[in-house]
Amino acid sequence: MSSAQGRRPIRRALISVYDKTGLPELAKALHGAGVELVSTGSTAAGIEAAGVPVTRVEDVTGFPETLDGRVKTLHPAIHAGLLADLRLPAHEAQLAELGVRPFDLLVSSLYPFRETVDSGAGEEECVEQIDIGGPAMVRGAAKNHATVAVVTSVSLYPMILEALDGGGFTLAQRRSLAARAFMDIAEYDIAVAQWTAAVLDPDPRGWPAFAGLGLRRADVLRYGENPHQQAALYLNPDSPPGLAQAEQLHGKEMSYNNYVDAEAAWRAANDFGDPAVAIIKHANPCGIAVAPDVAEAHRKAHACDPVSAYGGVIAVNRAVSVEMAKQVADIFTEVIVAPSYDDGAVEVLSAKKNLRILVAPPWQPLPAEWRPIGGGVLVQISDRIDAPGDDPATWRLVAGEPVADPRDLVFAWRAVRSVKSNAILVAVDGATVGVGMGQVNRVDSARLAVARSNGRAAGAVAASDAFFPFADGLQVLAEAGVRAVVQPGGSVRDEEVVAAANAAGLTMYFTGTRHFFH
Ligand SMILES: NC(=O)c1ncn([C@@H]2O[C@H](COP(=O)(O)O)[C@@H](O)[C@H]2O)c1NC=O
Repeated sequence: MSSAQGRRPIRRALISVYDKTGLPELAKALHGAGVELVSTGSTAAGIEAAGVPVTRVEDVTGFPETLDGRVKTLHPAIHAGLLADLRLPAHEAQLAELGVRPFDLLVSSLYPFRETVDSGAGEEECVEQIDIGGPAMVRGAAKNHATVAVVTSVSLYPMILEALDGGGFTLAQRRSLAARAFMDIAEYDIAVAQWTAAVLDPDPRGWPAFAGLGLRRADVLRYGENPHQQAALYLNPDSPPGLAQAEQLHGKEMSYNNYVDAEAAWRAANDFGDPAVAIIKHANPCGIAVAPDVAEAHRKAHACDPVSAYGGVIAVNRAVSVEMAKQVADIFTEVIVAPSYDDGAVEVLSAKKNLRILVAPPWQPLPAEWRPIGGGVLVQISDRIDAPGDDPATWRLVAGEPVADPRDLVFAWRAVRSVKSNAILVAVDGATVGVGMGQVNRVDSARLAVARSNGRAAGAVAASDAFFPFADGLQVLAEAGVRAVVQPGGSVRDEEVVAAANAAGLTMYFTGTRHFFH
């Protein structure tokens, strides 16, 4: 029986859910609509407790639930009932011959495998939480969406109630539910495959044989990096929450480039313990600063390069104060992202109609970074995870006198890792004053940093994300009056570079760690 929209009445439902939320209400509604309920162990107990009659799976299969629940629904009487394509007279005839009755609806929720792993449970417990029968049923019902509806989440129960009122699910709804069910199963299997690859067959180098991405579309964006490129935002359930989960309080919709720049800004600002502001354009900083309060940090970051900061993306690692909001509202800014906003700050910022105001979840570095290449993906541990060389106590003084107060050098060394290579960053008083980024040789980066500093390099400190291959880049800084430089060291010409530093009376430290960022 089917209508023009392909509706199929719900006469018999199989319910087997780990998550019992909303079960009594669902069971009552189904029973009230005349639907016969078939169910597994504790799900059936929950339905009975709600006063709703239910047929136990054992009574359908003639086989007890056994092996501690490892075998409950894995039986032809269940799977034939889910997989029979009732559009085909032959399938109907075969069911009748076998005495199997078809299901019109499967309601399922799987054992909480991912949650069990995340809780730190032992191997045996995790293995036991690998659901076998649930995914088998879901796959069967989803494949057979021509006649069966499959519901895999409590959040979809309202759809069942609507379907009961409307005479069953439409074909379009069953197709959509099937697609969702296969996504759920795939995500579940990715979690199982990742865990088993890592735990049952560990790699001595720490790189599991399998890595899966079960991405879910969160948004379709207006366009990509350029207007002719289509683009969308997907969420990664394996990633700690971040910018993709940010809440937008105001402004135009986020664009692809807004996300790219906001991510760079958010990552840069959160690299500091003190109140910090990063202003980003084209994924590079046009100002980063720390200060006792965010308004001052913003003034200092903006002063680095006010020309470039026009139309920039701002991130701050503390609540945005009203004072800072007033400053930002005076400058054309695309996006501001912060962990929170003081009372009144959003109102001030909202005066700018288009300014996108975001609240991001607490910063967590990505454990691993992925970069697609033709035919594959490169994966690396983030530079933000346990990068050595941050502690100035571990630095090696290789030229000049030790600096009495290393704070600016520490700041510059931390800030330079948010600058695209080759990166040279000049800093004064906890703020960048000249940033040379993205050049294909280090001497040009040094020239750019000095040029941008507009005379402020005299007496400043500088950081280089990688060693100076020649003395020329360092000499550019020295000629501009930079007094101290921090860099990884490690060039075959380190001696020349150190000699140039000594000749210029410049202090230089080696960190032993490089911060390339491409
Ligand atoms: N093995 C089976 O035949 C089987 N059939 C269904 N399950 C799962 O058992 C759970 C429901 O069981 P209960 O109703 O006893 O709480 C569901 O999460 C369902 O996905 C099974 N369990 C694990 O594989």
